Amino acid sequence: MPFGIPLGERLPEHDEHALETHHNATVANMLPACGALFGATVILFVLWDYWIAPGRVALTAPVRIALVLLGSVGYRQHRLRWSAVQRAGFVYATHASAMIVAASLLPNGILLGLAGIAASVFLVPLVALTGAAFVRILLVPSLLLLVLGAASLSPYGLINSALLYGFAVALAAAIMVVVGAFRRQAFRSEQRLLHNARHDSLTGAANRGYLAELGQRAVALARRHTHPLAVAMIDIDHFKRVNDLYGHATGDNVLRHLVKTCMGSLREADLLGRFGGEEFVCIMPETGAEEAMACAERMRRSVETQRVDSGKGTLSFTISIGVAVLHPSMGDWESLLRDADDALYLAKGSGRNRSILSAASAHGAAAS
Ligand SMILES: Nc1nc2c(ncn2[C@@H]2O[C@H](COP(=O)(O)OP(=O)(O)OP(=O)(O)O)[C@@H](O)[C@H]2O)c(=O)[nH]1
Repeated sequence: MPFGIPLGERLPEHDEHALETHHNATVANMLPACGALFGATVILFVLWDYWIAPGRVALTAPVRIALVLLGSVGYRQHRLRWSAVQRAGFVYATHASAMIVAASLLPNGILLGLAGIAASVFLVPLVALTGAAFVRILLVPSLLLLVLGAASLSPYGLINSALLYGFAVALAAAIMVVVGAFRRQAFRSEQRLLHNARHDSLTGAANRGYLAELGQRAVALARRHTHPLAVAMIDIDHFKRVNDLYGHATGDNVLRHLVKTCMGSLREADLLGRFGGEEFVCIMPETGAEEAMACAERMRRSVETQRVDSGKGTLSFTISIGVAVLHPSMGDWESLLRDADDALYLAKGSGRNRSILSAASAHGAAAS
């Protein structure tokens, strides 16, 4: 198969939406340049009108200018509640309509201008990602061409124009389908690369870099909206012994089990990342000290009940957890982590297999 994504196939809804958002941003960047280019072509078209029929310019120029001015509404980002793709489609439709209406006012204009009208159709696959968008953009110009062609051309001229225009539309549609498959494939590859760059390949948890990015964002959001935020630092107890007794492959399996078990105890908005080695960090937005401790205990108890196959029988393992919550006197993400790490150190020192809330967080919780 020449394409990873078969021709015409859509991505899952969420990815399709993300691709549309990405495509919209690209089209939004492209639009101002297109505005300058399209504006300049109007002058060329008026000169063309003059060359074909000097006496009709007084008629064609106002039509071109009026439709192009109408289309220019599409360049203004906040004027319409439309996406960039919809705005670009509107701009195209008004410019193409201007070409068709002005041509119909010239003797034999539609036949003479048909090459330009048909060529402009190939701009549509740059904008439309879906068949529905393609049809919406081309609907008005195509109907205009048919109606004005019927009014101003001989039956032979009309059939000839309709066939040529239809051929251009069919080719443009085929281009859109092929380009769409490439775009979707590129999007999927980019997503896969991004996921690999952000996640730990062994456990699938966020890696340290991505964890820091998410943590900093969570702290900024919590500060901005004065919402609670909690962090749990999780460390496997005596993990070195697991490696020494059962081998690294079993150790790796334990790490995977830990992530799977913790994920099962967290809410959808919570995030789990690998801080390094057998140490993990869980970010819990909108969570106060009490709730965070309950969640930490839930994770600790589920891990305790896990059994991992080692090849030499099953083994169980435990975790220690240090919990901290964001409070006003705290600096940044790093200091929140330090707080959780201090609590983890206490949990390790006081016998392991337990969750401890940091002293600063406990004071904050008592004061509030
Ligand atoms: N299998 C495996 N082991 C790892 C990985 N990353 C780190 N380790 C091991 O994790 C162990 C961590 O040991 P320590 O830091 O002494 O901690 P511990 O034995 O868990 O002791 P406490 O934390 O004090 O309970 C080391 O033996 C590392 O080699 C990994 O990706 N896979």
